[in-house]
Amino acid sequence: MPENVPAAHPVATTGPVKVVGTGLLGASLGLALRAAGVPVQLADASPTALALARDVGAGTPAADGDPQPAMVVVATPPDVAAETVLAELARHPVAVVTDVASVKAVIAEEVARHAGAHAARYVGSHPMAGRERSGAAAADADLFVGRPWVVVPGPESLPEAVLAVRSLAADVGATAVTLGAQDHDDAVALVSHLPQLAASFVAARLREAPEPALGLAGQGLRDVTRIAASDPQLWATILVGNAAPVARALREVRDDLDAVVAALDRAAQDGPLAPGSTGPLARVVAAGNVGVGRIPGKHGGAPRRYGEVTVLVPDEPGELGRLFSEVGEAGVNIEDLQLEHSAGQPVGLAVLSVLPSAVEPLEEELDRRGWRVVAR
Ligand SMILES: NC(=O)c1ccc[n+]([C@@H]2O[C@H](COP(=O)([O-])OP(=O)(O)OC[C@H]3O[C@@H](n4cnc5c(N)ncnc54)[C@H](O)[C@@H]3O)[C@@H](O)[C@H]2O)c1
Ligand SMILES: O=C(O)C(=O)C[C@]1(C(=O)O)C=C[C@@H](O)C=C1
Repeated sequence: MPENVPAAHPVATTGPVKVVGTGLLGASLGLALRAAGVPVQLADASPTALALARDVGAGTPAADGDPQPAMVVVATPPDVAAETVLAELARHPVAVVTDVASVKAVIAEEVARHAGAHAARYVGSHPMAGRERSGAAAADADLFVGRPWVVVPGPESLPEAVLAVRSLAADVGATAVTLGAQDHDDAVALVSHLPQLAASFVAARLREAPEPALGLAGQGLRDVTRIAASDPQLWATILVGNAAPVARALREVRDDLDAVVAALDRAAQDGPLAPGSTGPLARVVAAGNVGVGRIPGKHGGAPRRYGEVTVLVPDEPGELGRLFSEVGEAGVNIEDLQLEHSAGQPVGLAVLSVLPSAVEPLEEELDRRGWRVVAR
């Protein structure tokens, strides 16, 4: 094992693992593997991205004379993923090669068409984990913990190559789910690509909104727009790579939109009690109730990793620091933190992510110390 690789829990992946594309996904994977004691070689088309990934601790830049990788993970944007997979299959003739791109069918087709016998060592994959920021600076060793990781074997993939990719997912805390490439693309059109567009549509309406209106923004807007901050170029590549399923989902949304606009036009013209106005509006919200109730983890499905304690914090110097030290005095570790603050308001909300078992005791302790704990 090379220097600087920390001691770790036992894993099936022995490495070395070469990560090509050391942005958010590649560097997060590097961090997670290194935390598990697996040696990681890094490569990127951008020397700066490579240096940053090295500096955050995601691995060591690949160099001549390195041991051959047992596995190569391609974490480049989808439009160059297939050509990178093909190059890595040729460069490392015994390595299992996977990619983590958000679309699968176009890449599987390119690999099947051009890889020849190498295709046996290729297995597509897609961790359903990410965030709205790009690059290694946003990388997180825990990014994959508790998340599904779709494994997409091709018709030629060797069983041991499939097992290696499933093991990789498990070793970084994810749950491997096997799907065909087109089934994967149809699924993510609904659960990932349409949500990205919906967030962008809503946030785009805010470009011309008057400042006082923006000052009223509450949690509803924040909930539906987080991913509107995503990288436009990456997402354009993802969307064209899954064009037909995304267009199909959008046509269904367009039908709903047409029904809602027609109902609102009736109400605007003939008054709120106009026949045919409330019904379609209630129907679309009720359909959303059914859909949101089916999202695992949101309403009693899979357990969340952390619980949340929400505290009202006066917008005064030192108050946030006082909150943090009192949480520390209560013996609770803050795993994550979100601050919500509306312009011109004298208070903000601090949403503290803590271990689920710490939620109640921390709420009681903060309440006892005079903090306003918000039930959400
Ligand atoms: N961002 C997410 O939430 C998310 C989640 C799951 C999967 N993915 C997929 O993971 C992949 C990477 O996404 P990301 O968010 O890490 O992007 P990113 O922009 O943070 O990183 C991509 C990296 O690839 C490098 N790169 C580009 N072309 C290259 C090439 N030809 N050879 C080598 N390196 C190259 C870039 O320099 C950059 O460092 C994409 O295919 C994306 O679809 C993204
Ligand atoms: O949570 C986020 O920020 C994400 O957008 C992650 C997300 C998703 O839609 O779930 C985005 C695209 C990826 O291909 C996989 C994961």
